Amino acid sequence: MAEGMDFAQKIAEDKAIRGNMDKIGRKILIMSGKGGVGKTTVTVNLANALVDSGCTVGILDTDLHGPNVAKMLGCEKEILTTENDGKTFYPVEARPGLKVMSLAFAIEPDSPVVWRGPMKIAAIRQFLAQADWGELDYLLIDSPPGTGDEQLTVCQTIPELTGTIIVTTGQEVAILDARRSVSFSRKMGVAILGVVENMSGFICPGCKTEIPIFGIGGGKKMCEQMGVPFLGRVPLEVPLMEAEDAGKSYLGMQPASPSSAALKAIAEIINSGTAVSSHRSTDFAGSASCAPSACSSCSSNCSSRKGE
Ligand SMILES: Nc1ncnc2c1ncn2[C@@H]1O[C@H](COP(=O)(O)OP(=O)(O)OP(=O)(O)O)[C@@H](O)[C@H]1O
Repeated sequence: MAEGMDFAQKIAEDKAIRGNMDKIGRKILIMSGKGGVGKTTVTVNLANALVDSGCTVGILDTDLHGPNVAKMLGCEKEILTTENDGKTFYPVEARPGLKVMSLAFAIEPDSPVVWRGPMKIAAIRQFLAQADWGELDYLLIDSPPGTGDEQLTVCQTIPELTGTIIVTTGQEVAILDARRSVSFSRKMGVAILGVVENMSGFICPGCKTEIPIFGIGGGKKMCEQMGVPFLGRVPLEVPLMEAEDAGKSYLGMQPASPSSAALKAIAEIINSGTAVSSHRSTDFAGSASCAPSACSSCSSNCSSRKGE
């Protein structure tokens, strides 16, 4: 229970969370073991790809100490609007079809967030209970590295979490930690939609040789060893990093680049609903208009599609 909260408040908050989450089709946690491997990059670009294909998407930034989603979407100067004596928040609309909820909208740019676990748990639950997303096809939840308070709170609080996407580089040190994210998802009973190997090779602009700066192939190998789906490799591209600093959609700016193509292909896999977890089938509750794929057995909206 969040610190300082009595039982009745907790029940009311759980009810509010369920009410909000019931209006959202697929709820996906993006996580990694190691820091800086590209969770926010994958989150933001998947969101843009899904919106480009007609879905409505929300991003919940649970990286409370380093909330970068708003900056990468170019909406960091926005402020949250509230209603109902501050009890209802309205996520910021980064572009039509894409809403964002982040602590970045409520704090000064240089302010550190010096919070221990109970404060973080309370803040995430408050986002989930009080943010009015309306109806969405997807909620993508960006997280800090590791398997701590933030990931645990998301997994234990969001009813029918669709699954996790685990981001890693191909480097052995990153893979070591990504394996922990796989084990964490299994321990939580949450489906693993798949693994993305980010910064996977850099094409030298001069000689066109692929340079394995952070390794290549480690993510796929781990997937084979651990029996989880591999979603794809996203190469390292300097203009992608520059687009993020400028708060622009790289998919919009460079739709044909290898990174854009890889990110769009990953979004298509997710949106097709065909990703299969090693743990349980990742069929999706609350089908979205842009999203559903028919049950592979009977081609209809049968109970197997709802994970029942
Ligand atoms: N494929 C890529 N090509 C070029 N730059 C990239 C790529 N992926 C990520 N980056 C850059 O690498 C840095 C780290 O990426 P990002 O912030 O997405 O990682 P993260 O895992 O969310 O980090 P943290 O663990 O700090 O939350 C950022 O500056 C981002 O712009």
